[in-house]
Amino acid sequence: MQRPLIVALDFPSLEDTKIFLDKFQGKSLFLKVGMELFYQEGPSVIGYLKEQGHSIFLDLKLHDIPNTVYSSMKRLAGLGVDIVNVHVAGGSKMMEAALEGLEAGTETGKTRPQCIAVTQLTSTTEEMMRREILIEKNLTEVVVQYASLAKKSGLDGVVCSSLEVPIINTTVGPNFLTVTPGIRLASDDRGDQARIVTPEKARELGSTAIVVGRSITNAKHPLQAYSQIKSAWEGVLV
Ligand SMILES: O=C(O)c1cc(=O)[nH]c(=O)n1[C@@H]1O[C@H](COP(=O)(O)O)[C@@H](O)[C@H]1O
Repeated sequence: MQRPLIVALDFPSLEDTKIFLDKFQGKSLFLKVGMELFYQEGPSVIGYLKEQGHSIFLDLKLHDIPNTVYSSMKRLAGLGVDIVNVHVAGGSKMMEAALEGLEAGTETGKTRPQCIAVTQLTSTTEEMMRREILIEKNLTEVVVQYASLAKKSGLDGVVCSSLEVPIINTTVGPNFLTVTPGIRLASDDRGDQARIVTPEKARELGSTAIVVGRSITNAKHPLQAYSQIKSAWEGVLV
């Protein structure tokens, strides 16, 4: 994966998605299809986006018993997406089952989708984690433990905040993807995100990929916002 900028297509329908993508003048993008669009349109939306030449991160964040995750991943592998994800909180057996399902569902001779796991959502704060989900540890410690468990379970990487990337790289070692949402421009509203960084900072901290939604999708000029964020992320002076 070449340190992509992944655009989150958090739209209610394929029609809205097409209106958005029309602004990109046929560029091949790395797109994230999340629950909203997938639940509305079903697997055909993936086929459509692939036909247009885009790479796809299918973000359904599976979190269930190992057997259910195995059979769901077997189905998702057939869609030919590039990345899928689960929650580390499902445990090592569930993550191993996810990989086995992907292997089983991938046609012989083809590469299985990469599988990454959400550590702690970027909307989670340490205070909320302690008070609501009764995890008493420091948030960074939890993220590092979850990343280590994902690595031991054979996964290709994690979803985390860029803020945790340096310590994950030190602890877990190289060749482990860190896909980081919670990206905001200095002028943007934080919204529901808690652990945020700018695209420049994400580069400095060493994220493998950034995921950006509203800073692009809600911008007055989405292509301009995309180009600005991409330059900042790639460290290109404009
Ligand atoms: O797995 C994800 O993609 C994800 C994990 C996480 O911890 N935080 C997070 O924001 N995301 C997704 O990343 C996108 C961020 O969107 P914006 O906050 O609009 O940039 C959304 O589609 C979220 O579902």
